[in-house]
Amino acid sequence: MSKRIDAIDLNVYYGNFLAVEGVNINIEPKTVTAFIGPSGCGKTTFLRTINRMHEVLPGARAEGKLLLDGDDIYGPGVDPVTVRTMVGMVFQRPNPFPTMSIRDNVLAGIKLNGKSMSKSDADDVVERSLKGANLWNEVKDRLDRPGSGLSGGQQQRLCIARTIAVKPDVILMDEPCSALDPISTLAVEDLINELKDEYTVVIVTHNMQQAARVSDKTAFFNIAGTGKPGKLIEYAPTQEIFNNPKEKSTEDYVSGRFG
Ligand SMILES: Nc1ncnc2c1ncn2[C@@H]1O[C@H](COP(=O)(O)OP(=O)(O)OP(=O)(O)O)[C@@H](O)[C@H]1O
Repeated sequence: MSKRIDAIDLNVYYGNFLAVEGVNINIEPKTVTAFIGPSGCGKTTFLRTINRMHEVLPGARAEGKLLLDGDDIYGPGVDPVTVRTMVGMVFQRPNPFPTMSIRDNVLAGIKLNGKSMSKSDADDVVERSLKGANLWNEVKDRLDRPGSGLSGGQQQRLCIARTIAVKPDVILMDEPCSALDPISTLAVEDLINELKDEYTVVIVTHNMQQAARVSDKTAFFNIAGTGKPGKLIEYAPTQEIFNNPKEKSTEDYVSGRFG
């Protein structure tokens, strides 16, 4: 089930350093949102607060509210591990477990969550997840071979299958195509378009064409200078951000005048 994301006055710190300040954003379910902006403006930092992944770094913390369908993921008693099953993450470099079979890679997240299931249920999950990641036809005859034997693009789709397998509500992607060749990139972009039928998708990308191709809405983040916090400057339908932005800095960035 796809969920709505609302950030309210969200600040993110690394120790005493305020990296991202005052983010307010409302992301609708079943949409793809792209985060764009110059290096260091806090795109990845903010993305990681949506599933509390920043907390794995000592000293990193968030203030404010982050609601998933109205429930604060920073509320008292909320377990970050539970949050991460609702909000999956796909990273820049495909990171399948190299010696594990394709099948076991898909099931890895479920097993980590301590769930046991029958062989036929596991087979169903593997097939559903690989089909959902547009990878089934390419791997169905070699499910017991290691994940590392796949191409980079296939490995990234395997990681997406692993994310889908736990039935998240939201999928976060941090530059998921930056390590891929153009053909694999197109395959992952096609997949992102399909994923929004079931999930809320948020993607960090440096590639403006990619943001324009895959996203419904785009959030432009910016930074006033080194040591200053990153801020969300403008969030609007992608067409508007690229063709008719309200803020001068958005226009300068999307037209390639800085960054
Ligand atoms: N682990 C960390 N410890 C301390 N500061 C960090 C850490 N990670 C990021 N930062 C700082 O937080 C700020 C935001 O970084 P972040 O990586 O979120 O930006 P970004 O917009 O994703 O950049 P890029 O486009 O280069 O990936 C930067 O000033 C960065 O140096």
